[in-house]
Amino acid sequence: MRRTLIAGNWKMNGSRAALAELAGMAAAAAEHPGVDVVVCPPATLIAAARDARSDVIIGAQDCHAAAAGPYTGCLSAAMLIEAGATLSIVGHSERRTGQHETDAEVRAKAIAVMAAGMTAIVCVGETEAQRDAGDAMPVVAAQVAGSVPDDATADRLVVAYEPLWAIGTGRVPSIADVTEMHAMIRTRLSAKLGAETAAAVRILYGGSMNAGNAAALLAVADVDGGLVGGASLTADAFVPIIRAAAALG
Ligand SMILES: O=C[C@H](O)COP(=O)(O)O
Repeated sequence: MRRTLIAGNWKMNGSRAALAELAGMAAAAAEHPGVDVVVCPPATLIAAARDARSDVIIGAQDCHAAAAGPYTGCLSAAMLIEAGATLSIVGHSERRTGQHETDAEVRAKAIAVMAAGMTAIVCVGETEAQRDAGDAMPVVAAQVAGSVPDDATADRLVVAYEPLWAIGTGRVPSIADVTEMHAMIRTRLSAKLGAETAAAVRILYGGSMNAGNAAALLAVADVDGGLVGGASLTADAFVPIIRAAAALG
């Protein structure tokens, strides 16, 4: 019922030359039509990525909540759509931390993304200190409550659980912890959006997903895909994750 979604977030990496990697990713996407393959390059590459490949879904890494105005350096949903994006990540922990984005701001961004007709990937996740203190579940529950728009629909919303301590570190939570967290997120989505919508929303795992651990992570009941950073930069690293997702059906 929920199509698996494997999204690559290139973060502040990549160049026009890096777009050559899309060829291998697109071939894997074509080979495995049951998997939605997304690449979110830096905004400067969205249009070129769109022109290079029509078989990979191109997304943005952030979107401003306003339609236009005095927001130097920011991009609106309409601008991202014009460039070729059909979805946008919002509330990535690197923006929550680096740009001090709050749940309210993330929610406003998600609303703007959805209103423009794109899909929002809303990111949530706890710090290592919060997990060590036993607060991972309430922290993430509060982020879901505060960041997900109340009227989100399953075709416009994806949630990504990314424990901050797993991002770029090579560390991943235990399968039991991922299972517990994703189930909790779906329960919270059900309370907010209703059971039917919540059952259809895709919840991605992110944080050091790679060819070696993807199959185990993607096999978790409420893990509907991955948000992949470092391992999405090359086809050699990303394609095995797409294949692992496809193998799980
Ligand atoms: O957006 C992607 C996540 O932050 C995961 O990054 P990573 O796969 O490099 O740990």
